[in-house]
Amino acid sequence: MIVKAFSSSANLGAGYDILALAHDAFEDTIEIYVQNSSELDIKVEGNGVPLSIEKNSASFALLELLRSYDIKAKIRLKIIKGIPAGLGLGSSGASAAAAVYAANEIFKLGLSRQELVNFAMKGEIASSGSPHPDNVAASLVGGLVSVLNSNPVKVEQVPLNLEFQIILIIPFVRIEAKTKKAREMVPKQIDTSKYVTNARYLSSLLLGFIKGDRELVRLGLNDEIIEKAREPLFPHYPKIKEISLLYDAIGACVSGAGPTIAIFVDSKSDKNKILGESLNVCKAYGYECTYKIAKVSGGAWVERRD
Ligand SMILES: Nc1ncnc2c1ncn2[C@@H]1O[C@H](COP(=O)(O)OP(=O)(O)O)[C@@H](O)[C@H]1O
Ligand SMILES: N[C@@H](CCOP(=O)(O)O)C(=O)O
Repeated sequence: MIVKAFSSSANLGAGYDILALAHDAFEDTIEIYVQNSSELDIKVEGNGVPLSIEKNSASFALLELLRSYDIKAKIRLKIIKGIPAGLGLGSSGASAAAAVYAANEIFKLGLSRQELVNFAMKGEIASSGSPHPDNVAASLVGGLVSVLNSNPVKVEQVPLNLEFQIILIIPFVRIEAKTKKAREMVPKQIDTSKYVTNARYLSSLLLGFIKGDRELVRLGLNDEIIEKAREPLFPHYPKIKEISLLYDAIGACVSGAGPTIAIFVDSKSDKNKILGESLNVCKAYGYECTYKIAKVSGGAWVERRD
């Protein structure tokens, strides 16, 4: 069986560990081959990803799912990475999402996409040390998702009534265990005033997407806590955000834990100026940088059943 899952941008300003948006910028492919066996045995194949079961987000999530159903089988898990890892594009999450989606189909477990999030998120322990559910939820469910509860995980899709594309500015800045490090930078305590400001941003962002109100999204795509704490990881962000707003983007935020920057644009935005000047910022920092212009995508899907 061949299953694919798209990349995602998590957090979206004040939605740390809550919001994530699936987009068609990149996709991972999982090929899974199963033989009968009295034992559970998983073999990981692939390039550019850990091949140890405990260190690969896809196999770690798959192991969790199969163990919880006491499934015994000999499994070959081939991961064909299309989503560059460590750049804030939900790469580890997409693999985990595709792997559990495939197992659900092959072993006819009958779990919903939302229920599969509980298992896929475990894969993020392998990649970042913590089971953050946002990226995997977007890659499984599709669209814009909000994580409403953590244990058990409850995920809902947010209705999107606003037309937009996402310009992803992708600096090839490789930081070992980037998301793990970024999560350690998150403050353990915050001022109530900052919490209230961020809650207002999140409220405005969600209302903007649901009502199709561009100005509410623009107001909401901000964050006073996480992005600020993590700024040393992406010094290029403030200038790119300034340029985006200058040329009438809807808004801009850090994609996940970065370094990728997600810029929301529509017909009112001067996309060429935004893209050109943002890439110049990357160059000024000495980064090799690429970009993608993406749109919102669906969740994981079966490419081939045999
Ligand atoms: N299947 C996988 N796909 C991508 N990265 C993986 C996978 N399994 C483990 N990893 C590890 O996870 C890290 C990338 O994940 P993360 O730091 O969360 O960044 P991102 O999700 O932005 O790609 C890398 O260190 C990579 O080796
Ligand atoms: N909520 C997480 C999201 C990490 O996204 P990634 O694409 O950078 O892995 C966090 O901010 O830690």
